[in-house]
Amino acid sequence: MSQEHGGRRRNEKGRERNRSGNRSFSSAAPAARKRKADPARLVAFEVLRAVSADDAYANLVLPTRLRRHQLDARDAGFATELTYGALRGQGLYDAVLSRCVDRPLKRLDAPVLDALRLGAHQLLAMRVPNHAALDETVALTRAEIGAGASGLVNAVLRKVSARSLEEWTRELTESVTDETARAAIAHSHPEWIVRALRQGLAAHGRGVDEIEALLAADNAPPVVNLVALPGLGDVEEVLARGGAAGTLAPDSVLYDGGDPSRIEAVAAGTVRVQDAGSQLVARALAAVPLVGEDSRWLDLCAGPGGKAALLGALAAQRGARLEANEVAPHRSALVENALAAVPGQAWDVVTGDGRRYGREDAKFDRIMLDAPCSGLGALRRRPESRWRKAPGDIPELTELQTDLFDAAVAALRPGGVLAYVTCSPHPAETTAVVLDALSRHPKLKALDAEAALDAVALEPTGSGASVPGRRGEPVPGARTAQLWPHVHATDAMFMAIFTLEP
Ligand SMILES: C[S@@+](CC[C@H](N)C(=O)[O-])C[C@H]1O[C@@H](n2cnc3c(N)ncnc32)[C@H](O)[C@@H]1O
Repeated sequence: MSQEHGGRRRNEKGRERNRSGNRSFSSAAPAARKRKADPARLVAFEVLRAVSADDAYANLVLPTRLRRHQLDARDAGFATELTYGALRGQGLYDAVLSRCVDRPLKRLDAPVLDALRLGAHQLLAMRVPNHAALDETVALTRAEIGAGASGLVNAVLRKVSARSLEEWTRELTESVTDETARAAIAHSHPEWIVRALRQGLAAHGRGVDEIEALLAADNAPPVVNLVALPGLGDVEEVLARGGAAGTLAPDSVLYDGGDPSRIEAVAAGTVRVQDAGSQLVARALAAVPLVGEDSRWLDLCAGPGGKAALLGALAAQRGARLEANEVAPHRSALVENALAAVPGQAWDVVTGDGRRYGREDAKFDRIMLDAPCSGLGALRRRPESRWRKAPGDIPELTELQTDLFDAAVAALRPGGVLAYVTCSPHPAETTAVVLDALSRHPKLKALDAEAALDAVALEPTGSGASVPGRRGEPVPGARTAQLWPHVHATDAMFMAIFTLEP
């Protein structure tokens, strides 16, 4: 089924159909064409402007713009695909545009460059007829930037449209001999991230030849994952709305039926949007067998509260209490909100620096340290983030991760269990932090994180790698776990689990 919309047809995914399949353009001169911007493209343009001018996060700005412009589900789908696709593809599209513009891109006005990126994505990666991509981007430029810029956008996009994405990629990479540089262009990632992900694959027991599949998975729009909070929520409503039962995490659903906040249980907070990898690591920590007391749980870095909500619900079922700590006050407010559906006697939200834990007597039976990290494992869901990060961010993060790790160890009771989790497979943030912590804390003992994940997963994850001991040989029974977008369709979530010997 498709929809007439302002002279165009969009199907239920919001894609415009190219019924003739031709690559023709409007014969009207740019000045004689339409002057009004299509609302879906206007939304995408506004989000790209907020991202490049104000350092905004696309996933936060987009929903507010969709509401402000009152787009229906189909146009919202189109705007979302256009916004996220243009942001993810920015590196590749800029390389294409550089070949079509007569000056360095940085000498273009920023709004013009954003309009060109939107045009390039429509022409090269969306099923939008070329004439519609061109005419609509020119109209958007004229309405939002000015008539002068629209001539340039028209001329440049005509050049872009002369080749397909495959042809452009071939042309841009044929003389590039370095594998990392080639993959970075072809899959629109910064080179340093390609290198870090390749090292991550090797460090976590996978083949480096998987890099292309991993980079491609980073560029695929992720399906929304939902989880029913144990004892509180039910996935039936989501299944009835066309969701598909998740195959990896229990009580999870994959949903592509539009804005999930329209689902009653989601609005009530008993069913929550959460990546399946995040669901599994929270459930895994809660399921590790423990001898003795099991009533005091700590989430050391809880904001915005995804794992805290799941842990809080599990704690409520077991008569335990979760302390959810977060340093940023606005993020601890989000944690409160995430926990709102969980009975109040099962949780507390505390605002403060996690590095202060362990200095007082309070000891915890289970601790989640979901550390602040580079987020290289969540590039699918944060489309602009790959362009914002720099390799220089890593040392500061690993120092903080190390300090938080020490605080977590100090706050763990002997025999308790600690999960160290990152949404990054970067070896500096994962294996290096773990090995360093093991060398500093002689009583800390690594457990089998892969087995802990597989104990709660609906199918074996095959995610483990051994933990080397002091002489480099694998420590029996000690394994880390690493999930991957291209293997598990989750974020690239890392987990190591420890206990403290008396
Ligand atoms: C990876 S996020 C945690 C995600 C969260 N567990 C969830 O599932 O929603 C890391 C969090 O740590 C917080 N953080 C950063 N430095 C911290 C510190 N020194 N103490 C406590 N929290 C900190 C950040 O503000 C951020 O909210």
